[in-house]
Parts: sequence; structure tokens; C-alpha cells
Amino acid sequence: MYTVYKKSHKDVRCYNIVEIQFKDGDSMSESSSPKAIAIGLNTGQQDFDYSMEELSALAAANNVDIVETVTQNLDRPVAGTYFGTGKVEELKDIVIDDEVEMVIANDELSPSQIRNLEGVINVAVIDRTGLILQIFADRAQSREAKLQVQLAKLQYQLPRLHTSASQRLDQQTGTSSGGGFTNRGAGESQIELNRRVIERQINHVRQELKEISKSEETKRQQRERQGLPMIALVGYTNAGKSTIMNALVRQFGTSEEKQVFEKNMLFATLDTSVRQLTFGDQKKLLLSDTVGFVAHLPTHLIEAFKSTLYEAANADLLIQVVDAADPNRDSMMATTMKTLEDIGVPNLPMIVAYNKADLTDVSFPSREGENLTMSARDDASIALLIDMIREKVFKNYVTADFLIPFANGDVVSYFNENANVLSTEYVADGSKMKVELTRTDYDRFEKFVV
Ligand SMILES: Nc1nc2c(ncn2[C@@H]2O[C@H](COP(=O)(O)OP(=O)(O)OP(=O)(O)O)[C@@H](O)[C@H]2O)c(=O)[nH]1
Ligand SMILES: [Mg+2]
Repeated sequence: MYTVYKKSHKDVRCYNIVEIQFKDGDSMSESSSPKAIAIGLNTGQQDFDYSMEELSALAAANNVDIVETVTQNLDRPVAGTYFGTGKVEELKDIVIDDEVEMVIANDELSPSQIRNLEGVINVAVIDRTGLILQIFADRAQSREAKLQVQLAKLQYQLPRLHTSASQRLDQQTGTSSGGGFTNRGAGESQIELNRRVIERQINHVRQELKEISKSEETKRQQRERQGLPMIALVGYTNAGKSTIMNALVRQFGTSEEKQVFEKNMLFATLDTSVRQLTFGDQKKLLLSDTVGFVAHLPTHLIEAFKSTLYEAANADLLIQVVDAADPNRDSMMATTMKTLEDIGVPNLPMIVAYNKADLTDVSFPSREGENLTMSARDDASIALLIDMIREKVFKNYVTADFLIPFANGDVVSYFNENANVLSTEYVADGSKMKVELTRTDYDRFEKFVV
């Protein structure tokens, strides 16, 4: 049904990236899920229980079944083994009793902690970071997302390289190791070589990403040239961003604006999708749906997804979607704000959408300043959200009277397609139009203003 194996190149071995592969077809059946034990260190942090639950959900998103949770109360992790010696022995017995194939730690482990733990318990040890990276690796669809995840994985592997005594090739010469290097000096250790292989891969991926982003850049510039406001949906994973996007697209998208993928699982969305919405008065905006955030999102992944989150960073307005029915919504909001800061998203105007109110006993839709209590499944909520968005992004519209000479018929067509034409009257020297339009368009056609 599945194989769990340590990723092992001929000459590059890494401890905590475990590839979990499933055959097609039955990969999602319950019986095929590998079993694992979740381990966590309770240092007195407030959201400890929740973060252990979330670890199980992350494992489930990877089709791994957590059968038992083992925790220890300590002020800080034990340097070499994460848990104390006694606890590690206890864990070893549980691993044997439960017949699990892996242990998943709630914190990011050091390379030596992983090595030492694996040495005692004899099954693969993965940490939270490795798990998240693996989910992203499995889900990434576009070439850009795939490369970004690959880059994050390589950067994660780099400090985790190790070499066993038997692998050491202290007097390495010639062809005994792969990687395409010809210039391997005598005395270069295996680990140095491994590092160079990975560094080379990193450069290669970076280069490819740069080329892709050039063409992405062109698309973005085209959009920017259209001068449309950009609204970005951001927030914790599974909050309902894609569901809100779809509800808006259903009402205001053109027929070719496709629905995005929404599902009750962590990280359903990995690529940014942008859709255009057009309202009855011809006002238009671009809406982007983005990857969701999670506590302790691996730093390398944040780094890698900066360009995916370009839309968020350059938006005119953010809509932070919150799962209002989740008891941990406050820490999820804190994580979202922290992640936005880490990505370098400036302090943008923001609407906070307390979504999934239908699962709470709070009445909805209801607005309080920039906060909206709503449900993505409720038309009245979507209507109120649209009012709030319009109020914020179309405030720079101006209304003016124009006289367009008959020779400039293209301007009349432009207004009819892109602006809110309030009245048109034909006079001797052209068309007299009262138009509500963006400040940019006003500046562009100012010479026709009367
Ligand atoms: N009851 C209820 N369920 C909702 C609501 N909004 C979204 N959901 C459900 O919540 C789940 C997650 O929704 P998504 O829209 O995929 O969430 P997301 O924020 O895009 O998640 P990621 O892409 O993983 O970041 C789906 O099963 C939705 O049907 C809501 O207002 N009420
Ligand atoms: Mg989504």
C-alpha cells in the first residue's frame, strides 16, 4: 500500500525528510495509513494541547494516522535527545507495542536529536517542519510552487547532512561519488561533497524560479497596468478563504472565472489564484486566494513562498479570514499577523471576516467597524462583505462630465466598458457623458473634462 523510506541519494543522506509514497487508487483508504506516535514537549506554553491536536491534523493531511501521543513536561528540550533518557526508553517500548512506523515530534528537532532518537527507537523520526514540507511537496501543483517547495526542502536538508564513518571518503578521488563534480580534491570529506551537491541544486532551483518569476512578473505588470484594485484573502489554513472566494466569484465573476479548490483539510490551497470581479456599475477588482498559514510555518517555506504571496504583499486591501468557530481563533489570528510580518507584508488596510458563524451561536451577518461576523455559506453575509470591500477600495472614484469628440469614439467605448456611465447625451460636437471612474482614468482622460 505504501512505503516509508528515508530519502537516500547515492551520496546525500538526510535524516528527517521522510517520503511517504502511496499507490494510486486506494491511497486514501483508512487501512493504508501508516501509523505514527506524536511526541511533544510541554514547556508550559499556552496552546500546547491545541498544537498537539494540530500536529495530528497535519499528520492526517499526509495520510498518516496518529495512534498515540506521548508528552513530557520539561522546561526545555534535552539537547541530545529532545525527551529525557527515561522517557525515550518508554517511547521505545510504546513504538514496539503499537507497531508504528514513525514518530512525529511537535517541535523542530536538531539533526543530532533525530539521529539519537532514531538510534534508540529504531523507527523514522520526523519533526513538525518535515511534516509540513512533505504536505507542501505532495500538494504543490504549479511549476513555481513545486520549485519553491523543493528549495525549502533543500535548505532544510543542508544543515542536516551527516556522514557515517563508513561513508567517509577522506582520500576521495575520481568517480566514486555522484553529483557531476570533477574537481574533487584529495582530503575532501563526504559531508563537504554532499553540501556542495545540495548547494548546487539550490542554485539551480533558484535560477529556474527566477526565470519563472520573470514571466509571472509580466503577468503581474499587465494586471497592474489595468489599474484594478487587488484584494487578497489571507488567514489560517482551513478558515474558509477559498469558500469565500468561490462565493464572490459565483456572484460577480464572468463565466470564464473558474472556481478554486476548497476542502476541509489543512493546506487545501497552495498556489495563488487571482480572479476578476465585476460589479453592476462596471467597477472591477482583482481578488486573490492564497496559501493558508499555520503555527511554526517552516522559515524556509516562508522564504520560498514570498513570491507566491506577492499578491498579498501588493494588495490594496487584505481580508483576514478567521474560523470564528475554532476555540483557538485568537492564537490563529496572532499567527496570521506574525506570518504576514515575516513575509514582509506591509501594514495594509484590513477587513477581519469572522467566518463560520453558522457553527457558533453568534448572530450574523453583523458588522462592527472593520470586523464582520459572517458565514461563507450565507448570501446576506457575502453581500455585506462586498459592501465593505467596495466602500474601502472604490473610495478613490471621482464623478466628472466629459465631452468626447466623435473622432474619439474609442474613449466612449472605454467608458462604457470600464467605468460607470451615469448619463450620455449627443450634442453637435460629440458625446456629453457623466461618468464615475477611477482617479487613474480621470487623469488619463482629463483633457475631455468640461
Ligand atoms: N459551516 C461552515 N463551513 C465553512 C464555511 N466556510 C468554509 N467552510 C468549510 O471549511 C472548510 C475549509 O474551507 P476552505 O475554503 O477550503 O478553507 P481555506 O481557508 O481556503 O483553507 P486552506 O486553503 O487550507 O488555507 C471547507 O470544508 C468549507 O466547506 C462557513 O462559513 N461555514
Ligand atoms: Mg484554500
